[in-house]
Amino acid sequence: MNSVPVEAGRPALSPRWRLLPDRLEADIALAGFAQVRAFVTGLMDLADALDHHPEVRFGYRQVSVTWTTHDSGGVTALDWRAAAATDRLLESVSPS
Ligand SMILES: C[C@H](O)[C@H](O)[C@H]1CNC2=NC(N)=NC(=O)C2=N1
Repeated sequence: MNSVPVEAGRPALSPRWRLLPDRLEADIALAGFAQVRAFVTGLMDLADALDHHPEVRFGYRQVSVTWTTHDSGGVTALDWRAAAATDRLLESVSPS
């Protein structure tokens, strides 16, 4: 997996993130559906707080998250900020 390099002005992201030309994405395994529910619910709260919305796909024990800025057609600072906040949310739902 090509983990995302830390560059000036960008928050450090966990190695789970992949930087593609137009989006940041991560595939996350969780212990069970209770954790999936808590994580996805938290992502919704985060989206409301940032007025910035992820694309989320989830199943019984996994969640895929994509951050991109539709208004810009690519990755912006808001996506980096949202991905860093997603890492913090995940730590609260499923501490490593
Ligand atoms: C008006 C509102 O602020 C915009 O439509 C926001 C809403 N949420 C958004 N979410 C994402 N991912 N990209 C956007 O460009 C975006 N724009």
